[in-house]
Amino acid sequence: MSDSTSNTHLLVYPFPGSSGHIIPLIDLTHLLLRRGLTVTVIISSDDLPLLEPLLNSYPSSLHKLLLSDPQISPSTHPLIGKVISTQKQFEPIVQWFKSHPSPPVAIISDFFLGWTSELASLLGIRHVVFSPSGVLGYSILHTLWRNIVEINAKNGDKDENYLLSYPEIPSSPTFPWHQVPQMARDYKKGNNDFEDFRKWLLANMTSWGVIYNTYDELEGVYIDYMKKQMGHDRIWAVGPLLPYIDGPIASTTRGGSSVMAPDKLFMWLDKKHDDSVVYICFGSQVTLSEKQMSALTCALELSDVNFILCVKASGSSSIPSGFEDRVAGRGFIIKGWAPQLAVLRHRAVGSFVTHCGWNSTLEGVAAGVMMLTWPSFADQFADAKLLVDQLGVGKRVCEGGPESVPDPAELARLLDESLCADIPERVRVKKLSQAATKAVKHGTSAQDMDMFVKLISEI
Ligand SMILES: O=c1ccn([C@@H]2O[C@H](COP(=O)(O)OP(=O)(O)O[C@H]3O[C@H](CO)[C@@H](O)[C@H](O)[C@H]3O)[C@@H](O)[C@H]2O)c(=O)[nH]1
Repeated sequence: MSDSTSNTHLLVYPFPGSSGHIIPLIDLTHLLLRRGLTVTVIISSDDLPLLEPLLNSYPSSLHKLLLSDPQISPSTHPLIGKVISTQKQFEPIVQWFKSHPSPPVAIISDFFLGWTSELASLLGIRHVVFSPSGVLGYSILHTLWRNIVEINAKNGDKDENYLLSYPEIPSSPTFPWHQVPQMARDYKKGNNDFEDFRKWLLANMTSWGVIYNTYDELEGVYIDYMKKQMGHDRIWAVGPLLPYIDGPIASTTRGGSSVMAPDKLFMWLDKKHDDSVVYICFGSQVTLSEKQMSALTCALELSDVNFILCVKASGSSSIPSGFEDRVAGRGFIIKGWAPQLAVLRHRAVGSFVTHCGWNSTLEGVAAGVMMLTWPSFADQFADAKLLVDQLGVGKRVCEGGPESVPDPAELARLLDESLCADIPERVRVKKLSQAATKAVKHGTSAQDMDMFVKLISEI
């Protein structure tokens, strides 16, 4: 711990109630604490268990600001309602800040909490955006909302196959309208909720700096693009943000307690050969439709692979009856929260059927497993594009909402192929995995983290 950083106090504000947003910001908090900073995390009581391992390990330098959960504002779109309701925390945070003997010098907040830029300016402190999405995903989100009026006018008929291009972004990503985030497709000009959401999202671009959970080898071209967009260099790529192997956050309990005893799962995995198991999981938000689940389980039966299938208990789809018996010995089903990070890091896991949430994308690449992409919404289509078309570390198995159903025979073929030793995707992902380790140990991500801590401590 250096003296220059030990008194620097930061306020960290994750977007509440969403594992994909909270988990990486808690990992970032850990990095800040390890570098000797003092951190207060704004957290809801529901999310508090995710922070507790760190609170126990850093009792004097990590603090929580527990604010009561505001009622979700009724809104045309549920996510917008949730984002808007967080603004009710503005005044309680001001009061907390004013009564603090040694208040924070900066706030790092999730990109959905863009209104905190106004809060920071009122308090006279720096505003730093944290993006839980990749830089490509973030660039698309920003461009989309900046040009939302023109974009909606151009596709006035709401043609589902209209191709929306982003020519200013490197590699000119293009998506059919049905892959454009639902919120943007529902946009209503002049509607207060949509206009507020847009205003605060765009306000992030005027922030003092942005922290991305990514690394140079993965998204260097987009990091450079973002620096040009922001007009300065205070863009830090510090990922992949993952808990330390022997740190306070165990990879078996990260993001939630595993629904089953990890020992049972790891005893099963230990008996399998290297790179001989497909891991299938769709993150914390996506659940497959009945038709999709039926096609997936049919493909698994047709294939020869060993697999771990994680299904969320809250989902509308269910495992067909008799499936578990028919795949006994080569299939392991987890009904609920899986210890994903520990599974991906196991030597027996060779490929990953993923919805391409950004955390899963990074975790899969960092673990060096072949990626089989099945994006459903939001930034997931952009992440799949990055993995398949640009990095060449994955193949598409399906894409789209509940009505998009893969052909079981073709999916079975892709599952079998994904475990072949000599496929080029595996070779490339192993290299990217090594680059990830290097980046966080002593490479670009470690340097960016050091630079951020140095600059923020000089304030
Ligand atoms: O059974 C499970 C399911 C998930 N996870 C973890 O939960 C996180 C899930 O995050 P992510 O893969 O990003 O998926 P979502 O939860 O779907 O994330 C939301 O937030 C992400 C970050 O903005 C976006 O990229 C996604 O599109 C959006 O759906 C990851 O760390 C997983 O390891 C588990 O540990 N066990």
